[in-house]
Amino acid sequence: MAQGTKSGSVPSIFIDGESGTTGLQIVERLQGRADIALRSLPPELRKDPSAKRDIFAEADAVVLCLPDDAAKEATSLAASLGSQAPKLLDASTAHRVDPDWTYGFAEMAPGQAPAIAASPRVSNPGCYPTGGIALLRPLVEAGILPKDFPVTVNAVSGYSGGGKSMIAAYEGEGAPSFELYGLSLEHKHLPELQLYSGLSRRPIFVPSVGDFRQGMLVSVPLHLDVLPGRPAPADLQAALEKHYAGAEWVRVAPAEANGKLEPEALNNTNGLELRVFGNAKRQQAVLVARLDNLGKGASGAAVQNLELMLGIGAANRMGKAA
Ligand SMILES: NC(=O)C1=CN([C@@H]2O[C@H](COP(=O)(O)OP(=O)(O)OC[C@H]3O[C@@H](n4cnc5c(N)ncnc54)[C@H](OP(=O)(O)O)[C@@H]3O)[C@@H](O)[C@H]2O)C=CC1
Ligand SMILES: CC(=O)N[C@@H](CCC(=O)OP(=O)(O)O)C(=O)O
Repeated sequence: MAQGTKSGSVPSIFIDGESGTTGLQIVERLQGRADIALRSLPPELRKDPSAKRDIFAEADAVVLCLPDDAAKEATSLAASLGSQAPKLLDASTAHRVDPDWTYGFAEMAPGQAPAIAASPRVSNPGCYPTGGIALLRPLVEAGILPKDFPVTVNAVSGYSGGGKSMIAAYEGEGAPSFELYGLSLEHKHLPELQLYSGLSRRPIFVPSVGDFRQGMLVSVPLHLDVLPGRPAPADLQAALEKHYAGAEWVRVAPAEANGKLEPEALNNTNGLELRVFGNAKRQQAVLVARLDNLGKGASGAAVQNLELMLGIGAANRMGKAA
């Protein structure tokens, strides 16, 4: 049963930025559902403040799929509606470490799904932090990884991660087939990656983009012999398995025997797979997360959060298997 709606028997949702990469994917995932009413603005009015104000006032929830500045403006617009303000789910980077917002990673900690369900303002995690936090936080919480450990996170994304402009560049002429970036070590995902992983020392983050549309791998190399108690790869695997036991969309999988992993296997799903590739003899391990940057890294997580916020669909599962 849906929570109280402003009008109608099912909650209404408006996606601000519905024609962008993330917005379109959320529309696709929600279209045809009988337990929500999806609202839309005519294309010529999608940036019109007055039209937006009217549709915000009618909606039970608004998903912001906008650049950061536009997401902040939309948040002010919602706030100006007072008691008629819709619940907000922000897919941008604008509010992810803002204490007034709830971080929308339901499986991150036992209380997170209920916190999302109760919150009027939820920020959808970045695609890379989804993988990095999923790997690191359980190990920090288990005391395997000290908070101040010098962590490095490497990652590769499909080019849809850069939105409409990067898609146009990669599907046009002259784009590189692979590129490291973020080498100024100031990538916009670092604050949320550090905060929600529970690290006191800023990690080094080296993202890259390849000539494939969507899909992502996030990896963390670790020297096990300098960790307290010198854990074996199996200890890391056990800590991850314990944390995600029963989770519906997060799976701790066995490492591939051939020592290889490709990034596209979870495309168009809300799945997140975690693996520990280890060499006990060398006392080394590489943790790897695989996800769809547009799925669990964006639109899949957005739908999961909306269900929690509106009390619909799989909401009662609270991030765990039914
Ligand atoms: N792509 C990805 O993998 C992920 C993206 N995100 C985040 O989601 C947000 C959207 O990204 P993405 O979908 O990739 O970006 P896109 O560039 O593909 O889409 C952004 C959309 O927002 C529209 N827009 C811009 N300003 C306004 C406004 N004031 N009012 C209404 N619409 C507006 C744009 O229209 P126009 O082009 O006409 O300006 C465009 O359609 C960003 O904050 C991004 O960081 C989050 C997770 C993953
Ligand atoms: C390949 C690529 O350019 N990726 C984007 C991140 C995509 C994403 O998830 O960004 P937000 O969720 O924070 O908007 C980047 O590195 O800026």
